[in-house]
Amino acid sequence: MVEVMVTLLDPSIPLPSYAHPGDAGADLCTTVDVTLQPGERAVVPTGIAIALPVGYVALVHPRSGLAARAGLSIVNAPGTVDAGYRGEIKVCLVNLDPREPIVLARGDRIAQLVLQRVEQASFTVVDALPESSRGAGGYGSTGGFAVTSAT
Ligand SMILES: O=c1ccn([C@H]2C[C@H](O)[C@@H](COP(=O)(O)OP(=O)(O)OP(=O)(O)O)O2)c(=O)[nH]1
Ligand SMILES: [Mg+2]
Repeated sequence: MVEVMVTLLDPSIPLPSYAHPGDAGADLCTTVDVTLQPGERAVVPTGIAIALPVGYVALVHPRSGLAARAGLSIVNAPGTVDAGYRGEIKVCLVNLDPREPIVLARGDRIAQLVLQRVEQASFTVVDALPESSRGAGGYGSTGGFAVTSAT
C-alpha cells in the first residue's frame, strides 16, 4: 500500500474508495449535479486534491458500468495526475450516447483513480536505433486492418 495525502475540498464528499480489497481503481465522486446532453462534455470537480509520492502517477479511468449502460466516458482517458499536482482532481466527462442525456447527481461515482509507478526517461539522441523484430511495423502491420497515413 502506498500512502497518499489527500485534502478534502468538499468535506461531505467521501475519500476515493476501493469497492473490494485488491481492486485497482478507487472511485471518485462528482461534487456537482451535471447533465450531459448527447455528445456533450464537461470538466467535473471531485472535491479532492492529492500529493502522490515521486515515482507514481494517478490515472483517471472511466467506470465500465456507466460506460456500458449510459455511454459515459472520459475525453482524455486515462487522465494523468502528475505527482507534483496539488490542485483539485477534475474529470473531463463526455456523453457518447447518440440519443439520451446522462444525469449525474452530486456524490455519484463518476470515475476511478488507478495508481501506478512510473519512470522518467532521459532522452538520448543517436544516429540509428538498434534493430528489432517489429522494426517500424505498426498500425495494423500484423493484420486485421490497414491504416493509411494522413501524411
Ligand atoms: O483527468 C485529469 C487529467 C489531469 N488533471 C490535472 C492533474 C495533472 O497533473 C494536470 C495536468 O494534466 P495534463 O498534463 O494531462 O494536461 P496538460 O493539458 O498537459 O496541462 P499542463 O500544461 O498543466 O501539464 O491536470 C486532472 O485533474 N484530471
Ligand atoms: Mg501536461
